[in-house]
Amino acid sequence: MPPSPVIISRHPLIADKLLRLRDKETPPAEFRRLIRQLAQLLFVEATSDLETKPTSVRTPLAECPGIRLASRIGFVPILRAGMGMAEAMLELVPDSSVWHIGVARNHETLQPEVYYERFSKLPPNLDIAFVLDPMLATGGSAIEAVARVKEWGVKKIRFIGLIAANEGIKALQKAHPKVPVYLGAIDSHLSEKGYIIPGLGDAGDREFGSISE
Ligand SMILES: O=P(O)(O)OC[C@H]1O[C@H](OP(=O)(O)OP(=O)(O)O)[C@H](O)[C@@H]1O
Ligand SMILES: O=c1cc[nH]c(=O)[nH]1
Ligand SMILES: [Mg+2]
Repeated sequence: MPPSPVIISRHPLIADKLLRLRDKETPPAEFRRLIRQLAQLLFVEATSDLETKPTSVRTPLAECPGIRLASRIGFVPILRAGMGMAEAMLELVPDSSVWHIGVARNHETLQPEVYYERFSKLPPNLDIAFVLDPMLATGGSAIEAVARVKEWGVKKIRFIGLIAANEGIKALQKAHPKVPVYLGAIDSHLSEKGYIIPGLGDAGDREFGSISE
C-alpha cells in the first residue's frame, strides 16, 4: 500500500508564525497565541475537501444559495501540547467534539505512555477525526493516539502537526499508511535525546510555562 500523503504548507503566514514560535525569546502567552493562529491556518488547509451540502439563506434582499459543512468533525488533541490547537480549531467549527488523549513520552526510553484515555468503549459517531500535536519527533505519541482513534471506529483520520522530523513522519506512515499528515515544516533531524533540531524545544513546557523533569 502506498504511504499516505504528507502535505507541508508553503503558506508565508505559516512560515512567518512558525519562526516566531521557534524563537526562544517568545514567552508562553505569545507562544500560545501563535499556536492558536498556526492551528487555524493549518486546519483550513487540511479541510479544503470536507463534505458539504447545498442549502440557502435569505439575505435582506433575496434568496442566496450556498453550502454548509456536512462532516461531523472530532478533534483528538494529544495532551498537553495539542490542547491549544484543538481550542483554536473549535472556534472555526464550534459544533465539533473534542476527545482528549494523554500521552507523555518517557524521557529515558522515548516511548509513549498513555496516561489519560476515557473513550475506548465509546465509538464516536464521527465522519472524520483530526489528531493534533505540534510536534512529531520519533512518531511514537502520534502512532499511539491514532491507534486509539482507530479502535473507536473512526474511519477517516488525519494528523495535523506544526513541526516534524523525517523519522517521525516515516514511522507514522508505516504504522498508519492511510492517515494523511499535514505539517507546517519538516526539520533537519532528531537529537540524541529525541528533540527535533532545530525545532522549538519542549512544546508543552513552552506552551504552559512549565519545566518537565
Ligand atoms: O513523536 P514523539 O517522539 O512521541 O514526541 C512528540 C511528543 O512529545 C511531546 O509531548 P511530551 O511527551 O513532552 O508531553 P507534554 O505535551 O505533556 O509535554 C509532543 O507534544 C508530542 O506529544
Ligand atoms: O522536539 C521535541 C520533541 C518532542 N517533544 C517536544 O515537545 N519537542
Ligand atoms: Mg513535553
